[in-house]
This record gives sequence, C-alpha cells and structure tokens, in this order.
Amino acid sequence: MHSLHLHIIANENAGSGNGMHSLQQVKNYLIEHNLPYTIHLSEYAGHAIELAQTLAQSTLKPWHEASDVNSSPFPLLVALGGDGTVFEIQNGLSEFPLIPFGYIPSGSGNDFARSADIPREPIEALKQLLASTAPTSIYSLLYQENTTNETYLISNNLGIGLDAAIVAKANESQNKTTLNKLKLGSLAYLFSMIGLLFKQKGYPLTVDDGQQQKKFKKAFLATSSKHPYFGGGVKILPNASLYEPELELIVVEKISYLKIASLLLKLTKGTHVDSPYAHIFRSKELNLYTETKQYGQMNGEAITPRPFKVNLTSVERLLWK
Ligand SMILES: Nc1ncnc2c1ncn2[C@@H]1O[C@H](COP(=O)(O)OP(=O)(O)OP(=O)(O)O)[C@@H](O)[C@H]1O
Repeated sequence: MHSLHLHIIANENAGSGNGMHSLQQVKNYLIEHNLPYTIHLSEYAGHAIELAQTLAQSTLKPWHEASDVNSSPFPLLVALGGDGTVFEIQNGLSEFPLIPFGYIPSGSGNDFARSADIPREPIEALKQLLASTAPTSIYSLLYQENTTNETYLISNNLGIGLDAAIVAKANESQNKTTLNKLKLGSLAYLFSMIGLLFKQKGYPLTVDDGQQQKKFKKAFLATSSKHPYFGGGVKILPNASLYEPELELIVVEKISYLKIASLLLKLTKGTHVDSPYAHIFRSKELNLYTETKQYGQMNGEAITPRPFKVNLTSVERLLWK
C-alpha cells in the first residue's frame, strides 16, 4: 500500500464558513495520526484553479508513476470545499488527466459527493480517502462553447433556461446564506423557483446527439449532467452515472402551471422521467443550440446570457475516494 502526502486545496468560505471548521477537523486528524500534509488556501474565486495547475506542474504525479511501497509518499491533491471547489480543481487539472484528486465535502449542496459515494461528513470522507489504495475512473462533462471558444470540465451540471435563471437569482439572494446556516440551502432554489416559474419563457432549442436532431419550440429547462443530482440532492437525472461515459440531458417544455406543479411533485418521487413533458437524452455526445439569448449555469455558477452553441462530451478522470 502506498503512503500519501495530502496537498489540500481548501476553500474555508465553503458552506458559509463550514470549510474552515472542516479544515480544522481534518488538520487535527492528520496531526494526531502523524500523516504528512500541506494546506493551500483558496483566497479568491478562481484561485483553486491556479493552485491546482501550479501543483500539477511542480509537485503532483500521474498515478502510474507512483513508485514502490517503501519510497516517498504519493503526492495526492485533495479538494476541501463545495461543488465549486471540485469544479475549480478539475479545471486546474484539465491538462493533467492522469493526476488523481480526492475530495472532502464541506459545501452546502455537495452534489458531487453524493454522486461519487463520498461521505458528506469531512472526517468520514478523509478516512475513506486514506483507506483507498488506488484511484477510480470517473467521467466528467466536457463543455465546449463554440460561440466563445471556451472549454470547461463540469463536475456537476450545465443548464440553460429555468435552472440557470434560478441559479442567477439564488446566487444573488441573501436568502442563501441565511438558509445555509439553517442547513436548508436547497430551499434557496425552491424560493427562487416559485417566482421564476412564472417569468421564464419557452425558447427554441435544438438537441443533436450526432445521430438525430430534435427541435423544441418552447424549451423551458435543459440540464445536462454526468450524475443524478442537482440543486443539493434533487435526483433530476436518476440514471446518469459518473462511472459510465454516456452523459444525460433533460429537456422540459413550457407547459401549463398545473402540469409543472404535477411534474415537480413527480420529481420528488423520481417518476418525472416517465412524464411525456420530460425528454431525456443519453449519449456520449450532445450538441445544444438556442437561437435566442438565454441564461446559462455551469456547476451552479451563472453564465452571462447568450445564444448557446454547445458541444458536450465526457472525458475520463481519476478520483481518489
Ligand atoms: N477565499 C475565497 N473567497 C471567496 N470566494 C472563494 C474563495 N475561494 C473560493 N471561492 C469561490 O467560492 C465558490 C463557492 O465555493 P464552494 O463551492 O467551495 O462552496 P459552496 O458554494 O458553499 O458549496 P456548494 O457549491 O456545494 O453549494 C467557488 O466557486 C470559488 O470560486
């Protein structure tokens, strides 16, 4: 079994300050067990991308270069924070697909942890990570925006339409901080959703899976993911899996408020996938085109409204869990 040297990139602000508490717990455990570690604090939005990239260029190693049992410990990158921190770490490692990363969840939604079967209690996640002997292959969503030539690795989901408008509003909302303190973070989405349900208009959307094209005159929500969870534990794509290369997309058309209410009720039971108003696509590649400017969200962060010309594929990465 290899020994590890943990390089922890931590967002102390994650989960409205939960990150700081988790980091302290993790440090206490590592000191108590005499395990080597280095802390790299994320000091501003986007910093974890730079930290991961710099570490990949200087210190980290691809797993296949791990040397024998008795030599120096394997330098393992570990993200400590919320889903946004996982996103930044993955994008920092975008040019280094063979370097594994671990994760200690400390955010509010923690959807990536749910999907990867990582305990949401930090010390439990740390213990699981320390007990692991090799990385696991996962597939992440590769998002290429053809209008702007931008490319991102998305650890959670990409959305156009209602969910994106909700994210934009929930991120602005003061409610989120207050609700997070009460451990009700996902309610921020619900509160915002109620108002926005009435405001969001249907928009023309074309989905192309490389084999056939489907056109929606009035799409309302289009969300793509490599795993089931959304908005803090809502199983929006129950059959999506991090361990399979296929990605999934759900498109909901603009329907009456009564039908939306019934669809939302079904969502809580997971039976929305059988509704004629929810269209689920599963493919190794998906292209989405909107003719009009729409809100977008990438991993819970708002994308400036634009007409989208999106290519989605999945890429293999190594998760240490
Ligand atoms: N020191 C910092 N100060 C302010 N923002 C930061 C800092 N470090 C990271 N960030 C930004 O905070 C965003 C949110 O962080 P993160 O996802 O870790 O926590 P969260 O939002 O509470 O959790 P979740 O995404 O699970 O709800 C990240 O996308 C990152 O860009």
